[in-house]
Amino acid sequence: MTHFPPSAISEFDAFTAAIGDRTPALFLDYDGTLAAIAPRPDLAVMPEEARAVVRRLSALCPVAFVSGRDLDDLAAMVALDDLVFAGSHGFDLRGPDLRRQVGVEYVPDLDAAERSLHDRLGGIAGALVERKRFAIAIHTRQVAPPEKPVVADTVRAVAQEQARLRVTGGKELFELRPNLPWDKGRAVLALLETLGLEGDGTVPIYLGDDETDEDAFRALAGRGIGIRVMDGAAETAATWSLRDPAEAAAFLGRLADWLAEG
Ligand SMILES: O=P(O)(O)OC[C@H]1O[C@H](O[C@H]2O[C@H](CO)[C@@H](O)[C@H](O)[C@H]2O)[C@H](O)[C@@H](O)[C@@H]1O
Repeated sequence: MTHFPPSAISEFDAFTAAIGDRTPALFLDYDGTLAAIAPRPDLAVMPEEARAVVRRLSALCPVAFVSGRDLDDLAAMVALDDLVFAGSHGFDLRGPDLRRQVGVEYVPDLDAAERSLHDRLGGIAGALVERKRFAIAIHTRQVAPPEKPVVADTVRAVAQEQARLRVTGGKELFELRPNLPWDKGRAVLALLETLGLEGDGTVPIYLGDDETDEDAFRALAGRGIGIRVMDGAAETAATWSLRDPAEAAAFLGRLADWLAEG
């Protein structure tokens, strides 16, 4: 059932009461959460104010980015040193003392799917195939509405050819990724363990806007806090909301102030 959880910024006192005396460990999605959705992936730039507040927060608590983007692309877009980054929906993890990749044996399947997608979608104006190390995004945002079902059918056909991959969705895109029990939620749980953040003194807080972020909200249910960036009611396992990336940056600023005050 759809609903609109309470606002983490309008009800900031109630939000911080939920944190209590624990230290947050922040997990941040990129597209649609800190960078506004744009016509093409390369145009979705995080505002400098958001970068500054994340930099400030990283001196106050652990901060990681968890994104569907390729790891190197994500790190370049965020452009902040010494953070933990999880690219390809959590299949590709890197941090100051951390390197882990899940699904390396699926790279040939993704390579074959990528070739097939380029061959089949080359004639469809606006269809964009974005290869990440452990996933492929097929974007439909720039495709004319009558052609979008053709892209959907093509993705399904390629997924049938490459039976070790599965299709997931998102905002105006399909994704092909290894058919493994791994997602952003499992990646966040793995990071909590690897980074020694599983104790009662830490509360994981995850900000995200899309269906792949729901895996993380579900994984943290009962042990952490999920905040969905959303502009209308939706089905979500998050218990708090923010309206858009601008409000998400403003919220992070207030959180930094609150943490700095001790
Ligand atoms: O997990 P995220 O950081 O939210 O990444 C999810 C996907 O985001 C990107 O696509 C989305 O943003 C684009 C730029 O605003 C937009 O044009 C597209 O329609 C959105 O779906 C990114 O390109 C994908 O690789 C990510 O998986």
